[in-house]
Amino acid sequence: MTSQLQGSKVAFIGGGNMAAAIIGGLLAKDMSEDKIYVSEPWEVNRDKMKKLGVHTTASNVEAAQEADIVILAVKPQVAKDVCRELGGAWTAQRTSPPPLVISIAAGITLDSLQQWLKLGDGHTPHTVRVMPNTPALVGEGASGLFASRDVTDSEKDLTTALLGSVSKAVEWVDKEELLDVVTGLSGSGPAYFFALVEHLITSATGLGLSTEQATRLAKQTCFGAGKMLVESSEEPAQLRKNVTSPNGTTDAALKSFDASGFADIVDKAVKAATSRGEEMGRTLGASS
Ligand SMILES: NC(=O)C1=CN([C@@H]2O[C@H](COP(=O)(O)OP(=O)(O)OC[C@H]3O[C@@H](n4cnc5c(N)ncnc54)[C@H](OP(=O)(O)O)[C@@H]3O)[C@@H](O)[C@H]2O)C=CC1
Ligand SMILES: O=C(O)[C@@H]1CCC=N1
Repeated sequence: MTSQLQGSKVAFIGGGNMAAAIIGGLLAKDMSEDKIYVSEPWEVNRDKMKKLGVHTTASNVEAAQEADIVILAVKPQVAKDVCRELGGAWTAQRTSPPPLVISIAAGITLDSLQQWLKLGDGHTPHTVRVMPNTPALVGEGASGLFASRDVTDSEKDLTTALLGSVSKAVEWVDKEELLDVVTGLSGSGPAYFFALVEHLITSATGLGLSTEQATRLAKQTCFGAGKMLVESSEEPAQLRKNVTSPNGTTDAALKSFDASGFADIVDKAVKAATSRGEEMGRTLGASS
């Protein structure tokens, strides 16, 4: 973690699942609790945050007061209201310059965010769109990033440091639309693996293993395969081939996957998530 990040006041607007994952990751990397503020309307979530030792409030404006970085961690459906509220407060408080805004809301474009955040004097907060994922909680996140043109190199470095402290892959994309693809790949991706593990457990339990044993074996298989993917110098296709003896058990399973159209199933799923991100950007955006 860089000293610039350690010295920054970071405000999270919305204290739900993704904020909890990023905050948990930041605290594990020795970011001071005292530098983190969270606004969250729901008392239950506020209490969860309080237990982490960070500052909590029900007021977005209070959390964002004098922040260096404001992270919009609310659902896309409420991004507009929250941005307008913050832009209005920064106008009234004559906050100059306003903080760096980082939005993690799926689909919501920089153009929409900047229109909603615009201050009374026409000044627009520098804004970065990020698509993180929940493994940030264990310091194993993957994040895609795209910045508005006015974002400085130093603000980009700060954003890279923030996401990099909870993510092992931090990828700046060169077109904003690609963030929807990142959403379909790594933003939503953890759920695909959780679903696969659920199906593996159900199948093995149906074949006679106890749920407990099937769960332990399936979880460790997923973890071990994931570790090999990141630590081995071999490509995913080669790692797959290494498990697959000719005409053996894996071959039988992979042929069954193929016969059920596995590649097409995955392709359709990633495209469905990507399209849903684009659609949310259009329907919830400033020009809708
Ligand atoms: N979950 C994930 O894996 C990922 C999520 N994202 C993005 O992160 C964002 C948050 O998602 P996630 O954490 O899952 O959602 P959650 O619903 O868990 O968190 C959002 C939180 O914001 C609170 N909230 C609602 N209205 C306001 C408001 N006006 N001001 C402040 N807080 C408010 C909600 O409270 P209440 O429940 O009371 O409404 C809720 O606790 C979304 O935009 C999503 O697209 C991005 C990458 C991955
Ligand atoms: O499901 C969603 O819309 C969010 C965005 C990526 C992961 N969760």
